Amino acid sequence: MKPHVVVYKKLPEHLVQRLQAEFDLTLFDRITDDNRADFIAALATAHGMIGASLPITNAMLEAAPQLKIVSTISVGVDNFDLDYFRQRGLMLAHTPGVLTEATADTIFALILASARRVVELAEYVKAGRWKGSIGEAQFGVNVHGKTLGLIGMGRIGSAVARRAHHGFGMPILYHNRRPDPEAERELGARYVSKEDLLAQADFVCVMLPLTPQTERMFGAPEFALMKRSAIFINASRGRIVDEAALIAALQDKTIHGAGLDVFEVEPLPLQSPLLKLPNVVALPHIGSATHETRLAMAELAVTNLIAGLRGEPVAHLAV
Ligand SMILES: NC(=O)C1=CN([C@@H]2O[C@H](COP(=O)(O)OP(=O)(O)OC[C@H]3O[C@@H](n4cnc5c(N)ncnc54)[C@H](O)[C@@H]3O)[C@@H](O)[C@H]2O)C=CC1
Ligand SMILES: O=C(O)C(=O)CO
Repeated sequence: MKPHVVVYKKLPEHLVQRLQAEFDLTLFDRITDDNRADFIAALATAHGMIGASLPITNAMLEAAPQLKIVSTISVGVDNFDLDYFRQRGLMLAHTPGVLTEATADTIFALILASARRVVELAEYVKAGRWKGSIGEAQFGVNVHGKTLGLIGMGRIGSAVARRAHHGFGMPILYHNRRPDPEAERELGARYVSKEDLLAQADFVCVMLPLTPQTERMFGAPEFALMKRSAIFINASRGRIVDEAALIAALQDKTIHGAGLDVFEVEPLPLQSPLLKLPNVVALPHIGSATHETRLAMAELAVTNLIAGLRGEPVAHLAV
């Protein structure tokens, strides 16, 4: 009998075929209230799971007594209780690296769009409000030469730093769990305390994983430390920020603006005040969302899953 794999996100056809060559599959394009019970029922005989964008609760995993590996099509692993995986001896595979550059591109798009008011002013043109030469009311602020403060100098943080240094001549301050000698040598990045970074950076960019240590790491005291001209960029996870405090800081001009790809609740609820603020650029969690990168992530996740179920070494294990 082939091992049974539950797929909980739509995969390209060639990857479904690759999996079908070795496993019996139960396929779901996505899990909704309508098919949740079928998904849980399928887990009863599952040896592997592959998918993304769904919090996988311990109760779901309890429903899968034969499970060996979950392969998530993401680098972030905050949809899982890592301690539970460790205790049960389950493998959790993820997709670091292949999405680094695409996500860094998105972060730079957020930096440029918020500083130069790209979204707001493109809407102004489309609304037929461009009736004469523009004036101060439409000016933005420079990006080149401004100080970038990176909280989290891992794979994606470093890729953002490279763009900032080589492309935009930006001095770089960073805060991380540990110093990064390569970024210091090659990009002139300077390690500082979180407080010094917040006080000195023109762009504060968060590129951390969501963990118990980073949850709500940015709240009213942190926004109060930032320059009034600072722009806050978050493309890591929404829950790293106290969103109500961010909204207050943007409304009362404690900070100048924000570029956000992630939110406490996704999709961002229609009643969110963030949608009404002109000094906010809000994207629908598109960090890695290019055709090429999403394909590379899905391919890597399939490779991880196959290795895990064959009993071979898995290249990218979070647990
Ligand atoms: N918006 C999007 O679509 C995407 C979001 N992400 C998010 O970005 C996160 C980071 O991804 P990578 O750069 O690949 O991860 P990484 O593990 O290479 O980098 C994270 C960095 O944060 C540092 N860090 C962790 N906890 C810290 C703490 N408490 N204080 C200071 N520094 C701390 C680590 O030392 C590491 O250098 C992912 O976990 C994911 O949540 C990733 C890809 C796409
Ligand atoms: O990989 C992740 O963690 C994402 O957020 C989406 O690419």
